[in-house]
Amino acid sequence: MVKRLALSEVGVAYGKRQILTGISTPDLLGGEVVAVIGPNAAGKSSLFRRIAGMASGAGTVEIVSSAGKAPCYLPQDTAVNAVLTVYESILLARKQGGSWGVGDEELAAIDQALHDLDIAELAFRGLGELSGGQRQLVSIAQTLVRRPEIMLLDEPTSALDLHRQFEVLSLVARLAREKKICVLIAIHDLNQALRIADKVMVLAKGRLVALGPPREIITPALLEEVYGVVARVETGDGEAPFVVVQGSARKASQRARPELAAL
Ligand SMILES: Nc1ncnc2c1ncn2[C@@H]1O[C@H](COP(=O)(O)OP(=O)(O)OP(=O)(O)O)[C@@H](O)[C@H]1O
Repeated sequence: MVKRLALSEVGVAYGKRQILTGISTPDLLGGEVVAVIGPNAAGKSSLFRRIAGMASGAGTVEIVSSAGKAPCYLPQDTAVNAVLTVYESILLARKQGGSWGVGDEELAAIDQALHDLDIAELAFRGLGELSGGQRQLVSIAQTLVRRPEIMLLDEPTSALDLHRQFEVLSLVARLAREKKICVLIAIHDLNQALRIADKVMVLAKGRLVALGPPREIITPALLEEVYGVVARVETGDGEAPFVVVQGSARKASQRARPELAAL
């Protein structure tokens, strides 16, 4: 069975405040990485919460997974239960919603996640004594051991150094392909996102602006429209597009219209 996710006219509202409207997608398939990008407050986290069933709104979220398995959602801010060790917290994540018995398979899955994320030496440290980046790595391990089929990662590498960002995103892309997981990942670093993304979903002002392969979607015109930047997009042969930001389109347009700059 191919796992998949599709949105039809999906909206998100907090009380009377409408955040997202009319988000529709074709099937996003297991094995695909979809980078969800857009400016601050565009609604990326809200969309993830809606897909995870934690926010309400119009439209339909269609999920096809084994035995109706819910998406695994890694929020932007993860709560820390400082009483647990790293190992216990990952074991608890693995057992979420299941029986309390712990078998060899479970222990092996935890060891694998600790190894994959290169945090084995943290296993018996308390969560409360970790750095922000270390905590983020543990949260990713907690998500991976839940055997995700649809995975929603909200800025999972925001606290990581350059090397760790590269390693974690490469791991996510490899697992998506090997285990046929459908991954949606919200991320501000466009070049990191584009390196691993099969598709890009661009949100701005509560709407879906574009969805498709990075080489088709990421253009200087889109970057100016969505982010207000003047940017060059380099596209090498067979490589992911690479964005070089050269300036602020907002400032440039103000210079061109001095009456605005004076305001
Ligand atoms: N629980 C909430 N109640 C009311 N409004 C909310 C709530 N959560 C988010 N919002 C509002 O919804 C809008 C979208 O927020 P959201 O966190 O989804 O954006 P985002 O694209 O993930 O932003 P960022 O890139 O800054 O993390 C913002 O205007 C925010 O203030």
